[in-house]
Amino acid sequence: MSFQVEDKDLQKSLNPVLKSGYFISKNSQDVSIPPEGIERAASSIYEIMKSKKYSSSNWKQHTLHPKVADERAIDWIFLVDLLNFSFWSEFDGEEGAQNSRFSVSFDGKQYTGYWSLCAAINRALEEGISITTPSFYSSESKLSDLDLLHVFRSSTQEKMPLLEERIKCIREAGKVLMEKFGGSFVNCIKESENSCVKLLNIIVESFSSFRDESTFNGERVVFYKRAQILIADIWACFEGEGFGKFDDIDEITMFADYRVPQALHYLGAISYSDSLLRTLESFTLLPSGSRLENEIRGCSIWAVELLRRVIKGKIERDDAHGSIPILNAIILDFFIWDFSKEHLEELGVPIHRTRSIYY
Ligand SMILES: Nc1nc2c(c(CN[C@H]3C=C[C@H](O)[C@@H]3O)cn2[C@@H]2O[C@H](COP(=O)(O)O)[C@@H](O)[C@H]2O)c(=O)[nH]1
Repeated sequence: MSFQVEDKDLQKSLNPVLKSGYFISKNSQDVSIPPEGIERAASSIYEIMKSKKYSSSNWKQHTLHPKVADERAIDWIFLVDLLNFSFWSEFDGEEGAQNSRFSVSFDGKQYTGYWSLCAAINRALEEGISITTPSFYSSESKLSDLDLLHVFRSSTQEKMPLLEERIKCIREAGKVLMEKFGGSFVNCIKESENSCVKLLNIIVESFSSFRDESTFNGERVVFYKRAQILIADIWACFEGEGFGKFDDIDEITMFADYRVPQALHYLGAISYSDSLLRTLESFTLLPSGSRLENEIRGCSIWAVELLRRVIKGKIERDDAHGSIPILNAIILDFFIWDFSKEHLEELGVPIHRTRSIYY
């Protein structure tokens, strides 16, 4: 990255995603980060996090997440974060959208969004399909495209978005794992020698579907949302030990998806121009790689970094380490994402609608 950064802490960062977020926030036209909004949002988040004693152990508490941190969990997390993108529905904003949108029936429940992906994979495992095993999903003879369509079948009229692209991601990643990493993502983790920055580079260099990059004001910017959340989910599942031990885990930034920006706007941490508000409220598509999409994602990354610094200050001032044992962009992001799901109906302005395999 050739652009200069003034922020002292930022100059020490080894993660190009944080520098991209900073650069975009300094050159953004339709998205801004109001200082008073950051203060207000930080206070609200801090109070709720303290009361909930939010930590990485929350990750395994989710019904559909693995309960045991072992190599099978690594295979599960790799496949989930390979496919962890674009669940929003073409029916959004229409009457009865909730009943028409893609959903997965599992264990007597209907799951939508990110949870629909987890449900489909858990359902396949229960049906005896080794969907998380790379030697299996890399081979069309062992697992045909038809089998994959069955795994991700919907219980409504809407199919899983970007299903063809997902199958391509599965085949490509399976092939790379078999040919370069002995058939398991565990070997990528071993190669990273407990550095998440090294692992981030291994992922984006080896698997093209994780290469979440763009151009903004003529500069190359990187978001690496799925690569970062893959590392974060492993760190959280293993609670920072064993395969989840990364000495530089605080280098990971917030994951620039479509749900956390919506919550950041609701909390006042980012604000939108009137014309962007009209675009979002009319459910207009934002092309992948567009300026507006980059501004929403980049400002969200930098806003979460500013929230992290303010909340860290509050924890130290109040000596609240007992209530919030670990605070980094991952914990903050997970908290905001979970918060957004609990308050989905109140979030007001709709998500931005970009169809992409990156988030
Ligand atoms: N920034 C961020 N983005 C996240 C997640 C997660 C799931 N994380 C869980 C695992 C551990 C944590 O405790 C969370 O419970 C999914 N996504 C993204 O959201 C979108 C799906 O939204 P919806 O259609 O409403 O389900 C889609 O872009 C997906 O890639 C996160 O944590 N952070």
